[in-house]
Amino acid sequence: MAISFYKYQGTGNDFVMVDNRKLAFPASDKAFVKHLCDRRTGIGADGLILLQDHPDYDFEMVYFNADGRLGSMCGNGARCTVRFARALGVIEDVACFLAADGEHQASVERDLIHLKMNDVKGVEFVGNDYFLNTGSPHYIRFVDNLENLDVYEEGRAIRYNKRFKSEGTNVNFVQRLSDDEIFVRTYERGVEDETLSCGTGVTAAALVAGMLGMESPIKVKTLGGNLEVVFEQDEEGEGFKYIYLIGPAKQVFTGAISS
Ligand SMILES: N[C@H](CCC[C@H](N)C(=O)O)C(=O)O
Repeated sequence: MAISFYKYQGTGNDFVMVDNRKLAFPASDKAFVKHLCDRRTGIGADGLILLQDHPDYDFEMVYFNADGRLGSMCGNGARCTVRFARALGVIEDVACFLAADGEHQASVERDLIHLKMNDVKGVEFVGNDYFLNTGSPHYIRFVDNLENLDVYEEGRAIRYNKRFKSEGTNVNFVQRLSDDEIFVRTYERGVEDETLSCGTGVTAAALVAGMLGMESPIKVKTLGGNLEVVFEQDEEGEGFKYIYLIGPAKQVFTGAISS
């Protein structure tokens, strides 16, 4: 039986999207998911997402990295899933859904999806760098000349260092462009390459920029387009709440997977 799929992208982070409300997709077949995400022998994507029914939520988002492994939270993928849910008629303009890191709310506002992220408890200092979890783990390094940085080599060196080797981490390089804008490039674990944008990474970078004195909202430039992050610092000044990731999400094409 052919499986219908949809292709979505959010600021250049691209996903194979499957309506799995009938639970017909072979979700435990890692090699199959990896194959579908392969850009030469499959459809090609940074990840694969299943939209599923859930008794307590509008829907559940199940996210796999391109390597076929179940991932953690994916911010760009979540915006795409909200757009997909609306196209399927599962939601109208607001959603309350379940992802790997718990409940999320979202709203569709013309081209943009406003996605509420979970509160972040704190930021760890690692030498001159930072590490935090925005639903996925993110290492943050501020740099001066991001355009010319070898994100693949530098990101890979951190992702495979002694601390992160087994679990992995996403690695974000951040440059401050002005009082209200940063530029972020990300090496993603699970893809094991630079992607054009990473939503949880952009969120993490903006929160660290906020901790260092930038005010919300922060505009974020990525290679795949522009996002915005809104947040409040909590009273103790260590964590963050009311965090929103705002940006576009588009359906690109539809097709059927040949078995
Ligand atoms: N691209 C995703 C992040 C995926 C995180 C994943 N690479 C992992 O941590 O395993 C995003 O937009 O947030």
